[in-house]
Amino acid sequence: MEQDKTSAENLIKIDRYLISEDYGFVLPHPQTELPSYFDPWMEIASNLSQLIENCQLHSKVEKMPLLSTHALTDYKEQRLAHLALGFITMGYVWQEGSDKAQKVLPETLAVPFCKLSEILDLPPVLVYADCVLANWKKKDPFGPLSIENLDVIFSFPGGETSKGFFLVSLLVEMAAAPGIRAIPKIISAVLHEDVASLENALQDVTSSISKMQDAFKLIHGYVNPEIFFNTLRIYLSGWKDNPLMAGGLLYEGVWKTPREFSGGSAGQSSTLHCFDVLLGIYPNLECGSTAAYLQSLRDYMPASHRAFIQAIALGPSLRHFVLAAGNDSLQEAFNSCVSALVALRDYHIQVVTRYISIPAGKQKHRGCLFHNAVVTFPEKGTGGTSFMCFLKTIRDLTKKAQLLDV
Ligand code: HEM
Ligand SMILES: Nc1ccc(Cl)cc1-c1cn[nH]n1
Repeated sequence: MEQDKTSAENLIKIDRYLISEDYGFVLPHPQTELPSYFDPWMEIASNLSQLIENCQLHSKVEKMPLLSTHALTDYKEQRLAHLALGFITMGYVWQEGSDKAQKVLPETLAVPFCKLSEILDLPPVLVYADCVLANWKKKDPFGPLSIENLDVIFSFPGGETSKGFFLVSLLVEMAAAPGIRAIPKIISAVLHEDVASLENALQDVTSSISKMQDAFKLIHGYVNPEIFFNTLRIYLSGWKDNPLMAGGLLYEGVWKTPREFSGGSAGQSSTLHCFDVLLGIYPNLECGSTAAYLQSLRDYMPASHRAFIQAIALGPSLRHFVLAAGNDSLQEAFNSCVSALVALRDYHIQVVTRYISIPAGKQKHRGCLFHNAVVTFPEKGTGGTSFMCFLKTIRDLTKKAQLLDV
């Protein structure tokens, strides 16, 4: 029996999954430069907004040489290259607006992007793990991890709003780190039936989720709703279930038929998936359900992060242990975690109302909703414009996870 516990504890150690004690799922100190051979990619990615605004991006990409990815052997270099090609790809597809999407990705972009995606087990589209987790640097290397001392490596049109959106998301992810590193402690405490340690670790998760919400509040000072809705959101969109890109995007020189991929979404963030699985938020994954859609987004996460979520799912049930323990203060500690997650999702819904629902209402009055029709952030996968229903469903599923007094 002791051996089973030890192997179960080894299965959940975070360093096995490229998860950082200090940064959680955030890539610590991302690479910001590639060998000069890759200058054609880095010059375009680093000047994307200007190239788009001057209508020079298409010609720059079409003149790009077909580079080999062989020289990219270091993991952080591979992440930086996937990030750069992801930004160039989104810019190339959407630069003329959501109603004039490019349907073919030139092979000078498609071939290396798909090769790198295969190496990293990521899809050939800009994912959350690119533009948030690997897209940051400190302005003053000796300064603090504050938004004032952070910058992005690449950004889209939308200036400070584009940077702010990615940096606020990054700070939310960094605030999650103490909660993520508490997960192995929770699973070990359940295996050893150690109620005191379990209660402490659950309090760490609650405190971490509360600090995530504090970081989230920065959004109002760094992201402008109109610029987010009318500019940045377009570039985050994907080509899945998109009426104007039937079948998706044609990756020239890779596949003979177009392929569909979802756009970037924090639904691809491993953080909330971990807390949801740990707390048993959505037990049923019936096909076509909200939970099944969220589960499908795990294919857009780094493979090691996806595996960590699966390891939590295969571990002992925290809910069952807390229910069986019949200990009031332990049950209170569990319910505090759930309440913090409900509060975070409630706050997120308020933000979505300010940054999508209200600007969309203004656009409808301006009579150009079509412009909106093919944008897929929020993802069509959540049932088109019923993203609010999707978000409220997940919030309500979270509420239901509260353990009621027996
Ligand atoms: C301007 C700010 C934001 C807007 C307008 C927004 C909008 C949305 C929308 C429409 C969805 C559902 C559709 C989809 O998955 O694409 C969503 C999902 C989600 N968003 Fe955001 N979001 C914002 C900021 C954030 C931030 C900063 C985070 C945290 C880092 C975040 C975390 C999530 C998560 C985890 C989901 C998946 C649903 C869930 O687990 O509750 N969002 N967001
Ligand atoms: N926070 C985010 C950062 C980057 C990208 Cl690509 C998407 C999101 C997001 C937020 N909510 N849904 N997606």
